[in-house]
Amino acid sequence: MAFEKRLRAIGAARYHDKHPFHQMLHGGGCSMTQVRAWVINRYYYQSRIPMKDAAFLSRCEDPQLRRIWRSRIEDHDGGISEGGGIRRWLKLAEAVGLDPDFVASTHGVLAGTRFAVDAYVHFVREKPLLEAVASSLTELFAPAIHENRIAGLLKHYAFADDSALSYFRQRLNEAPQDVRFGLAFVLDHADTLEKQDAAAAALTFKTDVLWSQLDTLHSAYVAPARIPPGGWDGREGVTGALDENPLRGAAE
Ligand SMILES: O=C(O)c1cc(C(=O)O)c2c(n1)C(=O)C(=O)c1cc(C(=O)O)[nH]c1-2
Repeated sequence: MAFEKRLRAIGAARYHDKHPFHQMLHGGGCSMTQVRAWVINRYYYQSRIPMKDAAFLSRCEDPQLRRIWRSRIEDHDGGISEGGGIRRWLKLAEAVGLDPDFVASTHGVLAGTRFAVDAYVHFVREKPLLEAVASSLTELFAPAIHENRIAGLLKHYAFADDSALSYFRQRLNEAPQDVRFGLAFVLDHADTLEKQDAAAAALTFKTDVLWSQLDTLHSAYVAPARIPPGGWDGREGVTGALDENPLRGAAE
């Protein structure tokens, strides 16, 4: 159907799998400092996803919709003993030689990362539910990037193993059901051209949120690297071997 094609075309043109930082990361072109910078900044996204889903739930009057949506929070937070996606992300942090407590503190997260991610949380808190659901539909395109990431990291980086990458494997199980529901909801509720335009704009906005996170990372940590005030310096929280020349000169 035409509207679904329109949504998929937004991903095909704008999803962050095309960003040069991801191409470097998945192709083995990142230094450990760059991998760590990505892990530190992306943690902020992970940490805010359940908060944006809680914001969504707080506005949802339909118990059936709340019942379905709340599994997203469970996926990321999990139970006390086993944890969820956030804990799996911190396993990745450990595997790349970072202190997980440092990563969880969000110290050193770039201002641009915070601005982009916070904009997503605010969007979901404030916009009509249809647009809030539509903004989650970038996940239509996420399984392919997770597959590529697993393969690319395993091929190119010594730290990568099943435990380090468990976050992405688990998302391959979780995302398809989220997105099946989200897409059906949007196709069903966007029953006027005006609502379709609004849903498409919400998805476009979300691709901007993702792209902007990688732009700010690239600007800070890829030569000619320019770490902004408050950005991680390449050393703090590192428990593994430092790169020989971790962005030296970049911050000075
Ligand atoms: O690795 C990625 O490229 C990627 C992208 C996205 C996305 O498209 O927003 C999500 C995730 N991962 C992810 O792991 C995740 O849990 C997630 C939740 C959401 C959302 O908008 O609710 N997006 C994403």
